[in-house]
Amino acid sequence: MEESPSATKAAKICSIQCDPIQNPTGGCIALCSSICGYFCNISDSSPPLQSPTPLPTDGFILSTPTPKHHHSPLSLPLKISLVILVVTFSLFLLYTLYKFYTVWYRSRRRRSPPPSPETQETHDEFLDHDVLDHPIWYIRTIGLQPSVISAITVVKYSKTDGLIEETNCSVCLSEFEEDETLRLLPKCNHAFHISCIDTWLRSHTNCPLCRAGIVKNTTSSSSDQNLDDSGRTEETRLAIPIPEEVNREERQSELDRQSSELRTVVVDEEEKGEMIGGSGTSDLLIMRRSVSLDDYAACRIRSDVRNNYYSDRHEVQIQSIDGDLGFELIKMNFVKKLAESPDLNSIPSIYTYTTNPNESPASDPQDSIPTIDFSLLTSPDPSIRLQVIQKLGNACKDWGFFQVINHGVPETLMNMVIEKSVEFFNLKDEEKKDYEEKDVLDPIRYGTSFNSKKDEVFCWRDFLKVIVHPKFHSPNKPLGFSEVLLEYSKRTREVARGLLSGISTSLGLDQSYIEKALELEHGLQVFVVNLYPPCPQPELAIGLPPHSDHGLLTLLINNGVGGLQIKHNDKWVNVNDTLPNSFLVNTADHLEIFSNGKYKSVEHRAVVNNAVTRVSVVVANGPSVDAVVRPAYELVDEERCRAAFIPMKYEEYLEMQQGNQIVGKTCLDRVRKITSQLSKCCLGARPKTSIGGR
Ligand SMILES: O=C(O)CCC(=O)C(=O)O
Ligand SMILES: [Fe+2]
Repeated sequence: MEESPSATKAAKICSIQCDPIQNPTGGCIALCSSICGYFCNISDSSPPLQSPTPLPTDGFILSTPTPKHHHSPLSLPLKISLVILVVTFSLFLLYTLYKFYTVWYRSRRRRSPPPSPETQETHDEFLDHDVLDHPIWYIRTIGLQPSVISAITVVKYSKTDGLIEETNCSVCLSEFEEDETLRLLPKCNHAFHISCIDTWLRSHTNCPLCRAGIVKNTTSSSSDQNLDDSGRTEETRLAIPIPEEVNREERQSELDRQSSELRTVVVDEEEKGEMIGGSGTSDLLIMRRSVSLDDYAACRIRSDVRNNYYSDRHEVQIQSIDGDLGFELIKMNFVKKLAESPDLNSIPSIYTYTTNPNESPASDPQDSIPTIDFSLLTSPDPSIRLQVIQKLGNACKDWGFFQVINHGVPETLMNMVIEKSVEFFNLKDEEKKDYEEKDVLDPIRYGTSFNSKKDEVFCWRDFLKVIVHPKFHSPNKPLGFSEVLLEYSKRTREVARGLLSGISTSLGLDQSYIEKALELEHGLQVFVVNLYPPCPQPELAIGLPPHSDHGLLTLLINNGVGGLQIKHNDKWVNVNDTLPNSFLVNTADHLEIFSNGKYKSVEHRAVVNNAVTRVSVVVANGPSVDAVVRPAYELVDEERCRAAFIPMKYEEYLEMQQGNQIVGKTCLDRVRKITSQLSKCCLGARPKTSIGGR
């Protein structure tokens, strides 16, 4: 077919216009597209140059509106590779930006101070702000704090009591076994294995079965807190279930009838009898009347439910906050606050402590408590050193308790540490809130009782516990506290190590034996302040029940108010008249283990009074947390003096002791071997080694 003249003309123009050599800056013209021998049809970004309209036959039109098109010197495969590279790079960039954002967002959440109570929803306090990223889906979930999870009711499974409808755990799908311990969720009463549901609740805030929430979604502000008659504040915190009775419908209709009004429940003898000895379900009937309870009632009912009976006839004042019936409130109830209520004439029953009726009341000691002159331990005269070491050994063996004088810690520092500790307790609630106990192994713990999550009877005591060695921690308030604390911890550590070197020698070991074997250079030192406010019924309450301390040696001072009692020759004796500027020192569990029972940890307790606040400042000095504590090999003899304790890492012992209720020496008994396996030597007789040996 013959080419038209206009096409020939166009081809000619094109060959000049589009040739990159002849016209390096030139562009295509519209008619080029069908005839161009260069790159007019190849473009990665410009719209296709191919004209949708047929070429005009009567001449050509210069494409002035057409964007300039540069001829690319790149080949097609190279261009494709470039495109792939750019796309890959962009995706990589986007992903990196996303990662940076999530890291920044999380660190910002961690750094930002906790929101003020005025602006924060109450339930938020119970959420665990460590957002969990599920690796596959990258779903960001927030769970509950461990302290909240562990506050949820635990029950024993029984097929016959009808309390739990399900027969298996919906998380792991395995059958519940008789007497198995389960967690019963509030609101829905669904039960699960503790480990199954706890794992779930670390990343969720509701029931895995029915999605019912765990934490109440109420807003709290300082102005909408409820004040009861005694001026105590009340906040809705956590929904904890009132135990389920057999007839759920009945319970529901009963609950529906309740309204948001103030109510009083009186548990009378008849009901009590019914509850304890009756049908087996009526102990729960009383509970269904409960709406949101005041703090003390909540604690009490929690404890009563735990014990499964009401111990006495009592009144419980109940206030509903939001009409959400059947759930109680929980919050840290500090005794200081309770004691400050002007009309407090009696103690809430959760503080009622029953002493052993067979035990005679404490008396003053017949012999005076041993006194150790610390300065003599480093006397240049060896006979003086030997004398004081012997005295120290006897004090550990016969008493487990002694006073230390001439220790070198300035009196001003000792007074200052008490002063600053009291100032800490006098800080405003908001200022102390950051230090409120969440976990028993937190380095700084401001709390009440001994272990308020586990105690069935609460101690009339608030405390501050701070780990000051091997890593030093301190609250940053009040002003000057941390400086005083640092100095005090250093000076008391020196005293403890000096005493332990004497004790080491008194056991017939090298003076640095304990130091080395128990890694005292990294030894755990815990500073504890106990605050015992005046108590309206001191004879019914206890400051700290009988217990022994963990660690090796405890050093104690107080504000001049008596209250400490120790068990000596199976009788409780008062520790009142102590020498000025002295430390009261007692032997603790790990010295008993290490000495294979030769130096026993002393049992002691703190009683309270109705007139003044007592403050004691205690420093517990222990081995390194990583040290496995066992009886010293030199003090063990397979034939005559077997090891009386099983070895246990100090850290594990600590968790065991601090994570449970404190009852006498039961914690130590858990690592004690049974008596029948032991020889006389381990049960109190002197070991074969003597002072000055090896
Ligand atoms: O306060 C006291 O006197 C005793 C304190 C005590 O035993 C302790 O903190 O372990
Ligand atoms: Fe103690």
